[in-house]
Amino acid sequence: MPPAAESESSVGEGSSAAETARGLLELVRPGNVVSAGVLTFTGSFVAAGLFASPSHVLAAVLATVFATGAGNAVNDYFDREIDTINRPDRPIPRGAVSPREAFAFSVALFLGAVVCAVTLPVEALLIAVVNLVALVAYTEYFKGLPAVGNLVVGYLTGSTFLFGAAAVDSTFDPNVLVLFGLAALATFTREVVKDVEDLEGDREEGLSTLPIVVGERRALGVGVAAMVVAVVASAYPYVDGVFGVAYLALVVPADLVMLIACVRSFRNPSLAQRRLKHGMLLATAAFIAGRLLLSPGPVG
Ligand SMILES: CC(C)=CCC/C(C)=C/CC/C(C)=C/CC/C(C)=C/COC[C@H](O)COP(=O)(O)O
Ligand SMILES: CC(C)=CCC/C(C)=C/CC/C(C)=C/CC/C(C)=C/COP(=O)(O)OP(=O)(O)O
Ligand SMILES: [Mg+2]
Repeated sequence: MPPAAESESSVGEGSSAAETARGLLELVRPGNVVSAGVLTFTGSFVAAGLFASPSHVLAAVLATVFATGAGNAVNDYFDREIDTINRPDRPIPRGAVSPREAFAFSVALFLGAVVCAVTLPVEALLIAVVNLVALVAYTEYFKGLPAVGNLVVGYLTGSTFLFGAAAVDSTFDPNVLVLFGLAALATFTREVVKDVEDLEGDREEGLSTLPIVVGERRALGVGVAAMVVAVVASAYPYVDGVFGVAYLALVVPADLVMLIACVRSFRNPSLAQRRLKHGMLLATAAFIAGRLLLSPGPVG
């Protein structure tokens, strides 16, 4: 949906070039972009080791980087009204980037993702097509539905592992499927906590997010249940004899950080969702360490 009236879309165009550039960089959420690229690389690495199809791995990582940046930018474009309540400091509501600039930037990034994805094996291309459609549709069609938006973001985040594995023709590697599940469940939980954090703006906008429909405590209870499943499942790569003690040494603290954050989310969802992200990043390091220092036993 192209930008609306001239007056709205020109808001932010009075910013200096430096403010706009800083705003555009902030719009893509560079931390998420880098992390998502690392997840895709990790999927390739876990599935086929360090030197399998370098050009395909690079194209998959770049497609993920472009797609994640595009998804964040178009999300802020569609959320520009809600974010005047929930996130007034974000680039569009604070006027650093105009809605028109944000929309055009997201289109350019989506095109970059497509250019990279079309060079990949067909299964990876299929994942990219599904993800790009989901990213565009998320805010308009999924975000306002109870738990559906959270599941979509969980799938998208977990799918990076599948995407990386598909780039090296190993989409359904059992260990990659486990990482997909862990990332999807943990991200689902964090999205529920973020919905509790965003309750005021989401209610103003008439969204039916999970906490609005079932109440904050029940919604957080659903999030905790999903995280408990993920934490228990995170033992699988070690118990299965694929990842060694290096994995355990990092994933156990990561699990603890995330479980403690879940408990804290009932009192302080803002702090909890940030702590959940820290735990998830530590878990990503656990996956990489686990693959680097494989268990001396049989590789599953
Ligand atoms: C139990 C266990 C071991 C779980 C592991 C979970 C795991 C490795 C998750 C990966 C999380 C991660 C590093 C994601 C990359 C960044 C990304 C694309 C996140 C998607 O975030 C969407 C979110 O709504 C953006 O909000 P914000 O982070 O506040 O900007
Ligand atoms: C592998 C390929 C080709 C794509 C994957 C792309 C990835 C990793 C997507 C991860 C999830 C993501 C970046 C979603 C973008 C939309 C978004 C920011 C959802 C959450 O937005 P809101 O629910 O509005 O919450 P906030 O804006 O407050 O964060
Ligand atoms: Mg948003």
